[in-house]
Amino acid sequence: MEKDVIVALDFPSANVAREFLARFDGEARKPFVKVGMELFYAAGPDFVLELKTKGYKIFLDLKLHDIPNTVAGAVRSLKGLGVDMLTLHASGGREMFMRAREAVKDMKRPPILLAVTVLTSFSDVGRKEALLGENRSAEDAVYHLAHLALQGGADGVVSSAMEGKYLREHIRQSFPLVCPGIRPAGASAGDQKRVVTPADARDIGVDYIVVGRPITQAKDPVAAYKAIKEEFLGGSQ
Ligand SMILES: O=C(O)c1cc(=O)[nH]c(=O)n1[C@@H]1O[C@H](COP(=O)(O)O)[C@@H](O)[C@H]1O
Repeated sequence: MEKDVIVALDFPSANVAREFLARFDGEARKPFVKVGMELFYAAGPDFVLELKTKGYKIFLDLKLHDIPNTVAGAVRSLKGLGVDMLTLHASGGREMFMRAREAVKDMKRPPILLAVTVLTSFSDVGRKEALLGENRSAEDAVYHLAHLALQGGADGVVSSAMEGKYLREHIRQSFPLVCPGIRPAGASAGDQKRVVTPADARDIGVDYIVVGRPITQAKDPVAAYKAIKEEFLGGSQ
C-alpha cells in the first residue's frame, strides 16, 4: 500500500493556504493535502476544485456525522469535487456508512471513505467524560468503532498510531490506516493527547500520517515537511 505524509491545511482562508503551498512550488512532487473544516467553511468547494485542477491529491476532512439520509445527501453533494479521501465519524454507525457507500457506488474513482474513531485530542479521562458509559480502553474503543465502520462499508480508519498495532492485530482485513496526532520528538503537542513520532508511526505500520502545525507553523515548512517525510518513509521514498 502507498504510504505518505498528508499536510493539514488548517488555515483561515484560501489566500493563506495558497501562500503556504507556494513555498512548495520548486519541489518535484506536490504534497498530499488535507482540507478540513476551517478552510472548507471559509473557502468552500471552489477552493477544493482549484487544488484538484492544480493536481493536488486531496483528503477532505469534514468528519460527517448525522442521520444516514443526511450523510448520504452530503456525500452526493461532495461527489463533484473528486477528492481522494473523505472522513465520516465512526460513531454515526453502520447504517450511516452503508448509505455513504451506496452514495458513491456509481463513481469511477470514489473517495476512500475513512472512519474517524476516537479523536487524538482525547485522553482517557476526556473520552470517558464525553462519552457516557464508556469504560473501555482507548484501544478497545477504537477497535470497536473501526470494526463497525468497516462492516458498514468504510474503506479505512483514522485513529492515533497508539492504537495502530492493536488494530492491525485484531482486524484481519487489510485497510488504510491514517494517523494524525503526529509529533516529531520534542515538538509541542498542543491540544493533541495521543501523540506518536513519525518513526514510531512507520514501525507500527501506519499508511498515512496527517501533520499540521509541526509543518505549517515551522519557520521553514518545506524543511520540516521533508524531515518528517524522511523520518516516516526513510529509504522507501
Ligand atoms: O480526521 C482527522 O484528520 C483528525 C482526526 C483526529 O483524531 N485528530 C486530528 O488531529 N485530526 C486532524 O489532523 C490534523 C492534526 O493537526 P496538528 O495537530 O496540527 O498536526 C488536524 O487537521 C485535525 O483536524
